[in-house]
Amino acid sequence: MATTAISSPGKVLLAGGYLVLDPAYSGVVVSTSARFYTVVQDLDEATTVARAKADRPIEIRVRSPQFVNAAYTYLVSFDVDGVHVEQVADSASASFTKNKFVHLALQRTIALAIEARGAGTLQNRLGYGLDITIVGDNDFYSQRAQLTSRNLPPTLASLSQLPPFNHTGVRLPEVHKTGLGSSAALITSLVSSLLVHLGVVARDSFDNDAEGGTASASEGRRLAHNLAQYVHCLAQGKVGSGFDVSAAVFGSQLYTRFDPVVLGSLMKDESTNEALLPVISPSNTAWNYRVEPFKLPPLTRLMLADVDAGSDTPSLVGKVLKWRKEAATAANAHWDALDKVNHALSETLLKLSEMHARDATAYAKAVKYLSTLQSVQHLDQWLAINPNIPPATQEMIDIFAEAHRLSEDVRAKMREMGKLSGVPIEPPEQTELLDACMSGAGVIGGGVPGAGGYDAIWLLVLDPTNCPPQELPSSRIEGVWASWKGLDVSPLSASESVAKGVRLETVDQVNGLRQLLDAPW
Ligand SMILES: Nc1ncnc2c1ncn2[C@@H]1O[C@H](COP(=O)(O)OP(=O)(O)OP(=O)(O)O)[C@@H](O)[C@H]1O
Ligand SMILES: C[C@@](O)(CCOP(=O)(O)O)CC(=O)O
Repeated sequence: MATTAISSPGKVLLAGGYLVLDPAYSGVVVSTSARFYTVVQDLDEATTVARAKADRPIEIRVRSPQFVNAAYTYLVSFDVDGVHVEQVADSASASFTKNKFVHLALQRTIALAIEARGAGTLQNRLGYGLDITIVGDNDFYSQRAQLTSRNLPPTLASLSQLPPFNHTGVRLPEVHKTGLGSSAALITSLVSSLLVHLGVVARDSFDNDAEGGTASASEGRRLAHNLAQYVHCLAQGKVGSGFDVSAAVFGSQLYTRFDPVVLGSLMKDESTNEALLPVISPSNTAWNYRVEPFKLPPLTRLMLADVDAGSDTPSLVGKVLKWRKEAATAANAHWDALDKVNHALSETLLKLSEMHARDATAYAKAVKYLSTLQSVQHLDQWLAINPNIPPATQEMIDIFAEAHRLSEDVRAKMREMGKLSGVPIEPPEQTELLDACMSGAGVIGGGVPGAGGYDAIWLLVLDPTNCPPQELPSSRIEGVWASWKGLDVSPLSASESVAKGVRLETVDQVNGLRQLLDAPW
């Protein structure tokens, strides 16, 4: 009974919101330690024998055990037109709920697998069916209600007390998402696990960590990317920038979008019979997205908080793009200026990693020193030459100061864009919160991720070694969030993903996963 478990990370767009929709610009994307997991299992022998005896069709059962009423059953049939994946009522209930994302992922991946391996081989591989379990780390869904019901304050310590893959207590459409890109991570893990399980890509396709961007990525990883982008676009009914799927596949990166033309013919009709492989194949040069390596510097920690006010991202995007069209000259000048700062920020952060590689001791000293400054708000304090600081450490302090300045410049330009377009990209309530976080020791940068609004904030804080926990900059930030009155701020436990992008998992090494798999359907 073969099992395939695959995970893929969520995302945070630190810089490049809106701009990344245009291939002339790029986005700085960090993938998160919060991941989606898909486990595909062959049926056990007893079920296979029973289904064979009853001459049952191929049946794929999918469940999302964190939700009420989230089990879906599909029948798979083959004819001259290709493959049909049709949802049927679950045996336990007369009715069924639909999940377009899951349905299209199954349908399109099996269709592509037939093209790659032939209908006969695939039919054999599917046998009488598959069982699929999908779960997302707690950070993808707001845990406020769970914490309240346990009488726990919204802190990182409280979050660590919740069971892994905690039941949300609601149906999928009612869940409060946190903006980490649940649908992109879900589609990527589901599509990738099926590609591996059905033998379309090798199990070791996701071994190399794709740190060098697309150039060093395996063909299997690139195929999974193209297919996940296609399915995600189809399910969302539009071709977005795709940075979320790209982060789920390749990990943290500087992302430049692909031309939507590549998906043109396939986007017209959800149940198209058109051959997928010629379009989806990594050898199709129309896939012109660019993934350049990016990672956060050592001894820093990404902190994320969900802000319970919420914004309607599509309407923010609509208004900003309308402004860009109407005030093209001013808007384009603003986008160029913002893009320059976004690039400078990512380069400066990468330079810190280089500095660490060159001299880890001096780097650690710089981090320690900066963490002890009472306030890093004033650049002069960051830059003040202290005769006791060796020049190598001072040089690194200067680069941290530059990252701080650039991050503040990104914020200023995002606020300006908001003002010009009449959109609350960094609304005053968020400015107040971010300023309070930035004004204390050890914060390199911060802002509103992605499209901005009232949804969330990110901060990059120093994380020195050998420091008492209560003196860590992250502890101070937690204090600011816990006592904040203007907005309801709830921390997420995710930081940057150590592994790059989509990866193969061993079920027993993922805390809490075995228990969910062993639970009855
Ligand atoms: N655990 C899950 N199991 C099955 N499907 C899921 C799961 N989580 C999310 N989905 C699918 O993803 C859809 C949500 O996609 P949508 O594009 O609205 O969110 P999103 O933009 O990715 O949200 P966010 O970035 O806040 O996580 C759901 O309607 C559902 O079809
Ligand atoms: C505004 C936009 O550039 C970013 C939206 O990001 P987020 O979902 O708010 O993280 C849209 C997109 O890139 O799809």
